[in-house]
Amino acid sequence: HGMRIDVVTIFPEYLEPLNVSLVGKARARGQLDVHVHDLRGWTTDVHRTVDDTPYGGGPGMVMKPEPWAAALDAVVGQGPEGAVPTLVVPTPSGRPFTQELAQELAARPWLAFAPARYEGIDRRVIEEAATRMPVVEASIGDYVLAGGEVAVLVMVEAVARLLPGVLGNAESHRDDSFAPGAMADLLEGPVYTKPAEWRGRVVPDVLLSGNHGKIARWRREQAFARTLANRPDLVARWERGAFDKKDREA
Ligand SMILES: Nc1ncccc1[N+](=O)[O-]
Repeated sequence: HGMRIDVVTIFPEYLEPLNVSLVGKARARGQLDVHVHDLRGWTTDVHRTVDDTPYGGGPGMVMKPEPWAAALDAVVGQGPEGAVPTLVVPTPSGRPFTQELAQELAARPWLAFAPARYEGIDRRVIEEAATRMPVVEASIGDYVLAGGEVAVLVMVEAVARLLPGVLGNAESHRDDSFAPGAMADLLEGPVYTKPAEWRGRVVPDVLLSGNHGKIARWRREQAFARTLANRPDLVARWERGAFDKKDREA
């Protein structure tokens, strides 16, 4: 069947949302095989300790290497003989998690997520894992969360919707913002549905015109305007000419 996903965490309940909606349905259909593991299952002391003070001093706590190494060994051992997962480590100090990275990860058969709490995981865990499997350290944004579990939910959803058959044919990621292709680097413009008039506000005529060329052009204009307003950094990648060129190609 489809992709296998493992998540090792001290808050398994944080991953409950993987049982519902898009990801839940993909699991029910066998397109995704998700296993959530409690890191504390690999502790050996009575207090089930997973963290300790940082060498060199400083605030917060660092997650100890032994439980993580034992957990990752167990996860790898549960997979097919000789196969290893791609270890995905959500961290604010990772590379940006983008639609492109989501596409990359969606092409892999097996992902293992290692969300960390506190100030992160002892560096030696990542270094040792990298000798046995691909490791991707990725950030979902420039803000600090209490832990990586929320980032795992974001990444799993972004990846799962790219898997074949997961999105019904009613939905499509062809025109996604940030997806490579005609709409790459453009934000989605405004969308409308029935009724045609609502609280005195009408739907733009062009959308009711049935003229698909005009509609496509209007949508790109709107997307460009919105991108200009909200994400001038993305527009930097567009010269006006490129915009018109793509339009001519359309
Ligand atoms: N931003 C983050 N803060 C804490 C943990 C993980 C994070 N991230 O972006 O993956």
